[in-house]
Amino acid sequence: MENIILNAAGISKTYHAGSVDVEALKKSDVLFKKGEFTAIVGKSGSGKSTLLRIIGTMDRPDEGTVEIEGMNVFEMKDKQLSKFRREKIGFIYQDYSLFPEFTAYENIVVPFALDNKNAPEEEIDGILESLGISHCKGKYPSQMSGGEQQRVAIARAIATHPAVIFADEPTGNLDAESAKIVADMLSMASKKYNQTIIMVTHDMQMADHADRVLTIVDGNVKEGKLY
Ligand SMILES: Nc1ncnc2c1ncn2[C@@H]1O[C@H](COP(=O)(O)OP(=O)(O)OP(=O)(O)O)[C@@H](O)[C@H]1O
Repeated sequence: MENIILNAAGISKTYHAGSVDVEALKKSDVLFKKGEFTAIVGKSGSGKSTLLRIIGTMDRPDEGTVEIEGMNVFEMKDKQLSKFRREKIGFIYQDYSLFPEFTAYENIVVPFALDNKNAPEEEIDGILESLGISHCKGKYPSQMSGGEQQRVAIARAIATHPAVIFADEPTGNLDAESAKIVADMLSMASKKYNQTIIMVTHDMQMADHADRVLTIVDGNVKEGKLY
């Protein structure tokens, strides 16, 4: 289908914890469009992280398929999938996951170095500017606020032009003011760089920044803000 960047079809996942089976995802179908900012909400334990890990290629479903840019990701060999992940997918985590011994700029260019590519410094300067963190370029994570560190993590995710950025509770550790800035920046990135952003959050105010909201109810993915 035109403009569809990610197509998850019939995905299920059951965890086996001792003698108990937990059906975390139940034959779910979900499509994501290019350039769209989607928030995934739902009660604790409803299956949000399970869905994000599967569509983010980090975990395999028991059943079903995930296609990103038309490629069936779980048919790929591990090495091919790692390369695909580096080229097509960006991740933003709750704890920022920056390297403490690297400056903001060095953190942003790590993915380029891993692929033996030259980093486009001018373009990265532009990204830092649009995220309002030019002043952080030479700073170490310990010299930045949580909100600044998370914006560096966003810059790192944007800089390689991945097809999709997955964000798991990106504002979970931030105060309300910083959380709003980060949400605005994610929204800006989806518009300015036409990036597809898929964010899990338990914060309904964060979800209001997205173009679209999905709610997970007991392992079923539903369209809209239902909780
Ligand atoms: N590795 C695991 N082993 C066993 N059960 C698990 C595992 N991971 C998740 N679960 C269970 O699967 C269900 C869905 O978990 P998941 O982490 O996807 O929910 P969530 O909506 O992200 O929750 P939260 O908002 O609390 O992070 C829960 O009942 C959880 O206890």
